[in-house]
Amino acid sequence: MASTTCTRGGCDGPIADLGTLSDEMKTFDQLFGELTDRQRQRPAGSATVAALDAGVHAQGKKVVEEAAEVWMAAEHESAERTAEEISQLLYRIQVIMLGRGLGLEDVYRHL
Ligand SMILES: N=c1c2ncn([C@@H]3O[C@H](COP(=O)(O)OP(=O)(O)OP(=O)(O)O)[C@@H](O)[C@H]3O)c2ncn1[C@@H]1O[C@H](COP(=O)(O)O)[C@@H](O)[C@H]1O
Repeated sequence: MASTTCTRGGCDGPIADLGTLSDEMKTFDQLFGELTDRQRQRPAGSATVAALDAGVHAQGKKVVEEAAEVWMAAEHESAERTAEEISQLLYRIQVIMLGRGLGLEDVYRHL
């Protein structure tokens, strides 16, 4: 099996080692499924319901804000902080997808 070498400059080789995900972790697709349920069920206290109700302008601002935080963390902070900011960006991306009525396949077919 091909090996993967990672340095501060990035990874060289296959990196899709999903076997390291623990039970408490969720994938992008699993989170999207969860947020889709929130949109349908609209449970009280859901951050996602509030974000969807805030509208596309507010959702877009959050995407830009989180993207900037990813950039700043990547340039000035630790890898762990960067990963945390990336997770928030992924969440905000999913909110704007749901707000626009886009599913995973609508995006994935462009990858
Ligand atoms: N992954 C996330 C997630 N990431 C970010 N956020 C929201 O984003 C906020 C943090 O973003 P900011 O940095 O903008 O926060 P802030 O500026 O301090 O606070 P705000 O004024 O923006 O609220 C959090 O307080 C949450 O409201 C998230 N909210 C929910 N999820 C996940 O989404 C799923 C559904 O959550 P609910 O809809 O709340 O049930 C669950 O699995 C959650 O873990």
